[in-house]
Amino acid sequence: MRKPIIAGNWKMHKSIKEGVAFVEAIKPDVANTDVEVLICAPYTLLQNMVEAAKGSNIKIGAQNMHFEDKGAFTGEVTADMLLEIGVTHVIIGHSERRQYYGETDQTVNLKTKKALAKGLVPVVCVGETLEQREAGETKDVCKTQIVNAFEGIDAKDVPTIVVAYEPIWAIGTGKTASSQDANDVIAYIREVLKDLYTDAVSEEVRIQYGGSVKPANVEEIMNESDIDGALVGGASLLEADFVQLVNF
Ligand SMILES: O=C[C@H](O)COP(=O)(O)O
Repeated sequence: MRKPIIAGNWKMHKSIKEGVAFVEAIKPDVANTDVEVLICAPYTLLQNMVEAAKGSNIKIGAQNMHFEDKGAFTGEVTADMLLEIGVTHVIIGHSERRQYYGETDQTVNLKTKKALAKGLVPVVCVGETLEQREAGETKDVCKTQIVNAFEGIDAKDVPTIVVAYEPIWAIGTGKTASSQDANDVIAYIREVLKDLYTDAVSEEVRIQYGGSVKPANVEEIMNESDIDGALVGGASLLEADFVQLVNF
C-alpha cells in the first residue's frame, strides 16, 4: 500500500517569518492525516522551518540541489548542506529548473543518484509541454524523462523515489489535466518503471500529479487508482487551502 504524499512547492515565495508562522498554524490541522505532508521551501527558510516542524508530521524539503559534494559552483547547495539542517526531501528536475536553469535529463539523473546516496528523498519531476501534448507525444516524452532519470539506479533504491508528473501547460495556469488523463499518464509511467525494474518495484513507487491542484479538485485527483499524491504550487501558499489539500 503506497502512502499518499501531498507536497507544497513554494517556489520563490515567503519570508522566514511567514514560513515559520505557516508551519505553526497548520500543525494541529494536519496532525491526524494519513498522508505524508511535505513543504518544499526556498533555501533561506529551510532551517527555521525544520525547527518549527519538529515534533510534528510535517516534513521540509528543498527545491533543488547540486550533484557534486563540493566545488566552485557559485550559488549552488549540496545534499550534505541540506541534510545538515534537517531537510529530508528535495525536488529534482522541476520544469521551471529545466526551462530556466539548464536542468537536463542527465543532471536530473546525477542529482537523483546523489540524493539517494546521501539519504534524501528525491521528488523527480517529469511532464510534457502543451506543444508535445498536442502532437500526441505525452507518453514518449515522459518515458524518455523517466528512463533517463532512473539510468543506473539500483532497484532497491527505486521505492524511495517519489515521481511527480506535471504537465507543464497545467502549471500555474488554472488548467488541470482531467483526473482520468493524469491517471492514464501516471499508470503509463508505472508501466515504464515495471519494464525497467519489476512489477513489485514499480507498484511501490509513489507518483504524484502536479498542475493547478486545489481544494476543489484534489479529491477527484486522489481518487484515481494510480495517483499517489499531489505536488502543489499556488494553492500550497495559503494555510487554509493546504490544510484542505492534506485532509482531502
Ligand atoms: O510544483 C508545483 C507545480 O509547478 C504546480 O504548480 P501550481 O499548483 O501552481 O500549478
